[in-house]
Amino acid sequence: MTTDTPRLPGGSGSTGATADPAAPGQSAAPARSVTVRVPAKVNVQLAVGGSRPDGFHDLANVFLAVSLYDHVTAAPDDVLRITVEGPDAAQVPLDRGNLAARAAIALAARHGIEPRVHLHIAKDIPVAGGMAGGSADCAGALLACDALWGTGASRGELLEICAELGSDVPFSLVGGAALGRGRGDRLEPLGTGGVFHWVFAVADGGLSTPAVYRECDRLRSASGAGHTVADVPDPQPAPALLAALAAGDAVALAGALANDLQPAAVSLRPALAATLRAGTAAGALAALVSGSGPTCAFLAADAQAAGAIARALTASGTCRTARVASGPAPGATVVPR
Ligand SMILES: C[C@](O)(CO)[C@H](O)COP(=O)(O)OP(=O)(O)OC[C@H]1O[C@@H](n2ccc(N)nc2=O)[C@H](O)[C@@H]1O
Ligand SMILES: Nc1ncnc2c1ncn2[C@@H]1O[C@H](COP(=O)(O)OP(=O)(O)OP(=O)(O)O)[C@@H](O)[C@H]1O
Repeated sequence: MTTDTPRLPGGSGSTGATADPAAPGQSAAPARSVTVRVPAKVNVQLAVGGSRPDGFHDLANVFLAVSLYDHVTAAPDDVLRITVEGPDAAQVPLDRGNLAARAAIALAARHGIEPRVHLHIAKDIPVAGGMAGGSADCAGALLACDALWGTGASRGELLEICAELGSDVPFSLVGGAALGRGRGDRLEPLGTGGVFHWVFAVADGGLSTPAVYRECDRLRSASGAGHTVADVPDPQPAPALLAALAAGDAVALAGALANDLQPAAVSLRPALAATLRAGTAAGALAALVSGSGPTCAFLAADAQAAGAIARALTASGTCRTARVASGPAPGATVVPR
């Protein structure tokens, strides 16, 4: 499905950029487009600290990019507008709330130009699924607009804009595997010694990331442990997990997977417990909720095992669909024309 919007400045679905002729950096641009491919992520470890006064949580967030991709195409237009295609297109905002639009606006503002661009998102990453789909589109749009407009932003500038727009966005730009500190936006690249095979069980309907963090705080307080920075130990990456990634050892990684948000996601969506059991019964080395959920991630021994687990999950009726993917996958990349 393609969801399109009127091309009226300020109208529904338009971000309202006007059609001034020849703004600096945009004059007489030939009609061309730039497409960027951006991966989804799974958090192989998500250690969550106490809630900070600003409402965020410090993390030890071990990201792995996986081979489910959105494609963001930027093309010259009179106004900023967004179109989306894909099975979940109806759930994606088409106004300034779209993270891809926000990326275009942020880059244009820094360079003193008008964000006159048509961003088309071919969406394959589940929406509100805990796989950073909106963040992927944000990083993709940033890279595509930078190439289209010739703004020539440095990697550092792009990463700075990404961090302003969302905690997961810098990782969507860089991909591979990385440890995210702070909100998850301060990245240290991690080495991986091989390819890991995954199955992702996509749920019907999403979960709100802030609601899942709030539920994590509520569960911690209800257990009597408290939930503020003073109550919760500093989150740290597990040495065994980093070693398993570096060695490319799927069995060792399976033993070290951990997500502090999983109890909160399952509390808000109890049906996820059955999904996790179904994938484990089908032979997954390990199962966990991906980030804030509700997508469930299953680590498989190899590509063949992943195919069998996906078929069993689909047949189990405990998810909407099951997708096979592998990681690490590259970050946001301009697709050659
Ligand atoms: C769950 C994860 O996907 C794991 O990678 C991320 O932590 C969420 O990253 P994101 O969707 O990019 O989140 P943001 O857009 O930065 O923040 C959305 C909301 O999530 C909560 N949030 C997010 C990141 C963080 N370290 N602590 C938080 O408490 C806050 O309520 C925040 O207002
Ligand atoms: N380009 C976009 N694609 C999808 N959702 C978007 C986009 N821009 C804004 N959103 C909004 O962001 C919300 C979260 O969507 P997203 O797919 O990023 O969730 P998520 O994968 O759970 O995020 P994360 O894993 O980073 O916490 C959606 O419900 C939607 O309202």
